[in-house]
Amino acid sequence: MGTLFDRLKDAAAQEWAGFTDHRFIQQMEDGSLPEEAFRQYLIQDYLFLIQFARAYALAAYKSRTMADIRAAQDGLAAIVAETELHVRLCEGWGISRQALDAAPEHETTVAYTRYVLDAGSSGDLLDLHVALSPCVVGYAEIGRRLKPALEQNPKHPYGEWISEYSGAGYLQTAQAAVAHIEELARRSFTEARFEELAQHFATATRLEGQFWQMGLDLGAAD
Ligand SMILES: Cc1ncc(CO)c(N)n1
Repeated sequence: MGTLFDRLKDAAAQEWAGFTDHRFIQQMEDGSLPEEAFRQYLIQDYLFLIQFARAYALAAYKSRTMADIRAAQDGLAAIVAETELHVRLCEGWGISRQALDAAPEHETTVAYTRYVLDAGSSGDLLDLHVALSPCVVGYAEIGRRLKPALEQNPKHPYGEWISEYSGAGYLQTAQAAVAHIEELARRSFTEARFEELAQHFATATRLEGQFWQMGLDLGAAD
């Protein structure tokens, strides 16, 4: 029997492909993604990260050991550091930090983030970290896929983004997230929990795909 994470990913294979091989990613890879789609995505992603930071804070609150608190702290720190990319790129377009904080959340952003927060509020740490995991693990996978495109073209239009998610630091955050899920599983996973955990994982993964689609749709509007 594989690790819990591998089982969850296998059970959501279709959703996983819809997320990591979305048209948004294909267009980012070949550089054909309209800049407006990327910009709209990035603004929503900043708002998304605010809510995901709250989710890692919830993980700290739900922890009973220092090791779990430290894992939550590391996740929270990684999210806060990630927003610097968003702030920097948006400043380049003349969008200030204040404007970012005041931007309205799209319903797709609301759906995904509040789903994860609710899975965590109503469940335990394993529920919460499983619902959080497609985010960090998926982006590390996407980063690895897009890395060659940046190596071939150092002036790639989405080079800074690719660099962030293909970097060693991000990969390490993703590996730590998987290792932490396995540790939580050793403590509290039972086979009776699998279906519910698989639901959380598949739903979060499907909402990741919808997040890319939101970027394409907003970038194509009027
Ligand atoms: C929607 C989304 N998923 C995952 C990540 C990775 O942290 C992100 N920044 N945004």
